[in-house]
Amino acid sequence: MTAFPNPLFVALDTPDVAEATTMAAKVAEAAGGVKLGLEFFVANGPKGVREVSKASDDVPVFLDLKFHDIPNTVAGAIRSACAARPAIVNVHGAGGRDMMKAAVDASHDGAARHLVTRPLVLAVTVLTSMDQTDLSETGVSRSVSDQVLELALLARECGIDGVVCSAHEAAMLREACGPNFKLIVPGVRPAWSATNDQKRIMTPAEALHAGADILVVGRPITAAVEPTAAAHRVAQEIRHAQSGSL
Ligand SMILES: O=C(O)c1cc(=O)[nH]c(=O)n1[C@@H]1O[C@H](COP(=O)(O)O)[C@@H](O)[C@H]1O
Repeated sequence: MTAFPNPLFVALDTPDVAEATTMAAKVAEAAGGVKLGLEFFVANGPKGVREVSKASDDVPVFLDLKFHDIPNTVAGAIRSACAARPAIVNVHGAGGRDMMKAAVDASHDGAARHLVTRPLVLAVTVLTSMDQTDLSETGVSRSVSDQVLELALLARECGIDGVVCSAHEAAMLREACGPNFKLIVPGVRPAWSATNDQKRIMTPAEALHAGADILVVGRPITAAVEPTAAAHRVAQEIRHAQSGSL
């Protein structure tokens, strides 16, 4: 399975290839990868993704398109996404068993068809922008952590490589899903940054201690006055947490 020695992935949420490429270069030394999502992909497609990655020495890309559709459609989308050579792709766990199994199968097909390494397929559990009230309003009456656990266990049964969750659920999932199940954690906020629209947040050090494999950090770095300095500051916090000095 692909290993990510540097767990910091910087979210480049922009519709602009030049801006994404410039930001990727600014954070290249500090980050282990970048995340490109819907705002970027809808504007630029797989070619734009390749452009950004190639400009930064084939930096690993988490292609965050959060597919949620019937199994056949999601499978086709995953096969097509492989053309962009992502290291990681994702689907919504709430899409269910058949959809998640189809996504995993399609990641093998797509990788073979495009002659690329198979991307890890992750399942999004409960978005980090949602709290208990938001979840209840969607008709789910169980607690956020119970819902995250249920979806993660289902995802693991389907052969999914890991989940996107908040750091608040990371320790529970590490215990329930074992050491090889990837835990990708957005909603990471250093003590010095703004919360924005995120609700279930933790600092980089707290998230790593809770068991996160990858930390997705966007605006605290990309909206900083000095993005390079901000990325290095987060990377330093990560190194301190990894060495046990934080
Ligand atoms: O799948 C994701 O990456 C994701 C899942 C989730 O639950 N919460 C979440 O914030 N994200 C993404 O992670 C990034 C977080 O960005 P910042 O809030 O700017 O750090 C955004 O690009 C979101 O789309």
